Amino acid sequence: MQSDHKIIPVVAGALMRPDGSFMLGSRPEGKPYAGYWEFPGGKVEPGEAPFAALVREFHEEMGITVTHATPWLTKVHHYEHASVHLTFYRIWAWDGTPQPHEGQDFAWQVPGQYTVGPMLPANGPILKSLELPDVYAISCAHEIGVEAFLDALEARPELTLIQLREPQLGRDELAALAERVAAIVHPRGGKVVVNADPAWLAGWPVDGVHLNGQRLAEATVRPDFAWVGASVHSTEELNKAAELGLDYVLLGHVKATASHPGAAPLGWDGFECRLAGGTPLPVYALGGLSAADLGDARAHGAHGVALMRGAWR
Ligand SMILES: Nc1nc2c([nH]c(=O)n2[C@H]2C[C@H](O)[C@@H](COP(=O)(O)OP(=O)(O)OP(=O)(O)O)O2)c(=O)[nH]1
Repeated sequence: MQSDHKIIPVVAGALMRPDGSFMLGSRPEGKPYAGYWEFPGGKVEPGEAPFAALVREFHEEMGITVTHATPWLTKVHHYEHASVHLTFYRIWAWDGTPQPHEGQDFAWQVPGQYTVGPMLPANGPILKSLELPDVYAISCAHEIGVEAFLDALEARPELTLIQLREPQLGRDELAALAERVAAIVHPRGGKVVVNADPAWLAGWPVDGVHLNGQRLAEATVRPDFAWVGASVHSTEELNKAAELGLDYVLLGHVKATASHPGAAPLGWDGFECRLAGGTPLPVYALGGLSAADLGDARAHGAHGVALMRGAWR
C-alpha cells in the first residue's frame, strides 16, 4: 500500500440498460492493467467537477453524450502505480451509440454472470453491488399474518431481495418461515436475508443476515454469509458498516412512517447529507417510501428503495 502517494480523483460510470445489464470496457494497451476490464471513465482534470469529468470521458472514449446519471459509490484504492479516489455513477440515459475511440473492447454484462475478465482489482465490491435490485422488501407477517404475507410474496415476482424481519417469532418459527420464503424467492433467482442473531441461521436455506442497529454496534467482524447488510441512521454507523466490509445498508427514515411515529424524518436532504463524503457500499433509502420514490432516491445517492408496508400494498 502506498498511502504516501497523492490520491488521484477518478470518475467511472456503469451504462445501465433497462434489463439490468451494464457495460464494461477493456483497458487499452499502454495503460497500467492493460486488458483488464473496468467501468469506462478516467482521471478528473484539475478544477473539473466529477460529473463534468464523467460527461467528458464518455464523450472522448466512446462518443456518447450522458443525459441522465446518478451518483452511486466511492472508493479509495491503492495500486502500485497510483492511489485513486474513485467516484462511480450509474448512467441511465445517453445520446449516441458507444464506439471504441481508444482501441478498447466493450461488453454488455449481466450482474454476477460475467463473460469477460480479469476485472480491475478495486472493482470487486462495486460489481457485487450491481447484483442488488432496485427494490428491497422487508417482510410484514407481523402485521398481516404469515399466510397473507406469503400470498403477497407469491403475487409479487418482481421482489427479489427479501429481508425476513419478524421479531415476534422464536427461532423455530422463524426457521420454518425462512424455509417457506426461500422456496418462493429462490426459484425466481432472488435472495433472502434474515434480521436475527447470525448464530441462529446455521443450516437455514438463506443467503445472508441483516444486522439491526444494536448488532451492528456490537459486531467486530463481518458475519460469515454471502450477503450481509445493516440498518443505519448516521454517517458514523454507515462508516462502521463499510469498515466491516458489509454489502449494503438501509438508511432512514426518509419520510414519516408508522413504524417510527413521532421520530423526525430525515427528508431527502438529510438523507443525502449522511452520504456527503461518498459511500463505498450501496445504500437503500428507507422509511415511508414506495417504488415510486426510486427516482428521488437515486438522485440523492441511494442504490434503491427499501420498502416495508410499501412493498405489499
Ligand atoms: N476508468 C476506470 N478506472 C478505474 C476503475 N477502477 C479502478 O480502480 N480504476 C483506476 C485504474 C487507474 O489507476 C485509474 C484510472 O486512470 P486511467 O489511466 O484509466 O485514466 P485516464 O483514462 O484519464 O488516463 P490517461 O488519459 O491519464 O492516460 O483508476 C474503473 O472501473 N474505471
